Amino acid sequence: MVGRYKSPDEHPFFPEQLLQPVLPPVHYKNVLHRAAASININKLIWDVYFDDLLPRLVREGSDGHCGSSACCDTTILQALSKRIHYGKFVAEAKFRESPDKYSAAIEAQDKDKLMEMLTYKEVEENVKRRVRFKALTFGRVVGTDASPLADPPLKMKPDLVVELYDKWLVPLTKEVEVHYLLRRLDN
Ligand SMILES: O=C(O)C(=O)C[C@]1(C(=O)O)C=C[C@@H](O)C=C1
Repeated sequence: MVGRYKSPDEHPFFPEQLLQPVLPPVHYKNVLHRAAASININKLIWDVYFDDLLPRLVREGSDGHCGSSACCDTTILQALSKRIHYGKFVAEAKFRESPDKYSAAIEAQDKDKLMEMLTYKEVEENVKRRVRFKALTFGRVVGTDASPLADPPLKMKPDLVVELYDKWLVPLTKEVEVHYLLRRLDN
């Protein structure tokens, strides 16, 4: 209703139920190819979240706080969607850096070649090191008496955070990059 999904870095989970914005339109600088607007893998992100990620993050059963859980699900799903669909911007930057190299693979609609070209294993390793460090830094439990604990426990295993990035977040981001590049030369 406020035009959130007119922004190129926002993607609705239920596009068929969007209401017309009541606020005047914001004019975003258009850096992406117009094909970007038709790329939305939120249905897949939804399934990955409920089938693969959530079961690794929570214990089975209900604590009765369904409303709070639904709010957390919404926040996480939107954060995942944003991170993964940023792949469009990353792909555009890669294309602009080497248009000739990418154009050949795009003209051949060679998904495997594109995947190979846009993959930087050393960057992925760096991303995983960084998320491990973030989990170790920000994932600490704060003691109830407000005095620092000697060895504060962690809310979540850093290895698990790394695994989620390695198995799902990075591959889905790359999937968006490939989708986008395949359409980058559309008329
Ligand atoms: O940084 C990039 O080049 C990206 O494409 C992003 C990303 C990621 O999802 O973090 C994905 C693919 C690359 O192999 C490295 C990292």
